Amino acid sequence: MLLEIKNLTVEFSSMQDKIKALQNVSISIKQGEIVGIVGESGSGKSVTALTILGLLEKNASISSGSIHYKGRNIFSLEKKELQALRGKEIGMVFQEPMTALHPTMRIGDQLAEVIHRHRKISYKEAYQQAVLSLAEVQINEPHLVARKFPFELSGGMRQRVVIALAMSAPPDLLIADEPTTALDVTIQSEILKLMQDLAAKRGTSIMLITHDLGVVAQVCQRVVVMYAGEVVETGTTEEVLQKPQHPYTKALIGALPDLATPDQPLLAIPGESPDLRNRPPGCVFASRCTRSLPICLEDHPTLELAQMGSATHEVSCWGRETG
Ligand SMILES: Nc1ncnc2c1ncn2[C@@H]1O[C@H](COP(=O)(O)OP(=O)(O)OP(=O)(O)O)[C@@H](O)[C@H]1O
Ligand code: NI
Repeated sequence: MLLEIKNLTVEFSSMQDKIKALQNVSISIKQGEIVGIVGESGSGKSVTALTILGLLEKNASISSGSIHYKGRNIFSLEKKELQALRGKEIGMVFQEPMTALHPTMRIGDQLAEVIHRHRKISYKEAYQQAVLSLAEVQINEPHLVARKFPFELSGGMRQRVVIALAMSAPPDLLIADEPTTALDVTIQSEILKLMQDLAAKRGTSIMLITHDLGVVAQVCQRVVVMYAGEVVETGTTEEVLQKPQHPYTKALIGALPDLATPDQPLLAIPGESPDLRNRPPGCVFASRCTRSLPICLEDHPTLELAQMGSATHEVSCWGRETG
């Protein structure tokens, strides 16, 4: 296993209270696999990513769980080791490409600097590699683009540059948090395809965070559905999208008019997510579930194998179908 998150619980404290943003989250990613993390706003997707990267804010505490990357416990790494991991072995792409780019440095120099740092080659060679890597992310006239500043590029072009940067080491794992959310639909689809192709070529795994099941359907082999800081269902994309078991997953799919078209925002599911300061004793989704049973309000369900003997499909629901 490349990445193994086990029973991760993360809390944030403020002056008055504590928010439990993640509760017992377990997610694993194999070498070369593209795994989608999907869920509505506030479900804990970004907190999961930031925990892996060691980038949580100061008011966060990891109350339980472990994260192993290539068998090494990330929480026991020195700050320097974690920094080395980040950017080199684990690449990152976020929603807003400008945050990853130096605003007053030419594109080619930004890329060359990173390549020069990661590989033992001269700056001149690194610059040549930088131009090649721009071509690899399908940027036309890479020599010319290398001489531009980020503000001279469109959003889609900038995100391509960020992907080139993130892939330059090249990493074994790419964590992409809503990488295409800010882009328009056609560009979105091209960029997803690009990430998928690059990952296949290099054997890179991707953790793709999205609120969009259409994106999951387009590129992910496996999917993890999160709700209120918990994993409520996981399995292969096919299993989860074709035979969803959790009422939340079903609602998400029901809220999507056409899975074949990406960029469909999730329609609202009636009700509100639970108060993370005061998590309910039962199922986190019970208050919004149309099929809740008395036990759902009292006891917390755990992830269990879903129906039909598949060893990969798990769901956390008292009403799950077994068999
Ligand atoms: N530094 C922080 N202090 C307090 N609460 C935080 C902090 N960071 C995140 N949270 C809370 O943790 C919960 C999970 O947030 P997270 O950003 O992971 O959601 P998300 O699934 O990425 O949502 P989105 O789709 O909006 O990006 C939210 O309730 C959020 O308000
Ligand atoms: Ni987020």
